[in-house]
Amino acid sequence: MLTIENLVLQRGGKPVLHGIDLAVAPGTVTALVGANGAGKSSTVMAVAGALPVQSGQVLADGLPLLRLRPEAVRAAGVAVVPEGHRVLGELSVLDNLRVAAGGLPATEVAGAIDAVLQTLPELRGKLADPGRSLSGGQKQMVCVAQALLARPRYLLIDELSLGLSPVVVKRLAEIVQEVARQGVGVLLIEQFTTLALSVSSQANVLVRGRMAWSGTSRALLAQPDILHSSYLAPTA
Ligand SMILES: Nc1ncnc2c1ncn2[C@@H]1O[C@H](COP(=O)(O)OP(=O)(O)OP(=O)(O)O)[C@@H](O)[C@H]1O
Repeated sequence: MLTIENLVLQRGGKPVLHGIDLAVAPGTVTALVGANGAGKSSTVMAVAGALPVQSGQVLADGLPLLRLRPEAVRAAGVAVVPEGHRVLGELSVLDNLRVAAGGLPATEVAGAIDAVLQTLPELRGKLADPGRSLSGGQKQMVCVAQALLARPRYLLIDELSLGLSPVVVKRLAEIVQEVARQGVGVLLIEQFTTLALSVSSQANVLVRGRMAWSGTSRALLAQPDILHSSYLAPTA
């Protein structure tokens, strides 16, 4: 399990997370939903080693992650797809993937890229294209591929669907579910709650830095008042 326990975080001297708990099981998709500014991205950045925390614990299969550098968190099996689907625009898609595979032994790079392309086959025809020529959805696929090249046991995706068309989002949702079927524990951070709850089995609602609700996604879908009271319409 990836577990977050009583995580307290300040940014710019202001409290952002007030002691949150969260668990992600291997082979499942867990949703973290919440309104703008609730603290979703801050949670991801804290787990990834990109933000210092005040107190709490993050464990990946029992291994403490807090205060590790981002590279060490990645080496410990936790990869992140950051918000904004950014790729290196001047590099080809293949070179974007090679950069992400930099931590692997040279003899394993080609095989690792090929394995990832089996999950994201639409990138095969784009390998020679420069990153800047891709659509937003294709860039997001490259970002997912880059994270998978670390062969993570846990994958944190910050805003999978932001700014992307419904057709692309549907395909990305299938990819996320396929990644979970392969055994990876996925934490899906979304403002688009309908998507998050349709692909996840567990859900967590963050409201102004506090975990307001945790349970099954099915139970949350059956209680739209919880989302409304968290300033989230279920169809938003
Ligand atoms: N660089 C920063 N310095 C100081 N405070 C910040 C910084 N970035 C975000 N915050 C604050 O931290 C709080 C949580 O922001 P965060 O980005 O984690 O929320 P979020 O739920 O991911 O929202 P969004 O979906 O809008 O990104 C907000 O009050 C925000 O103003």
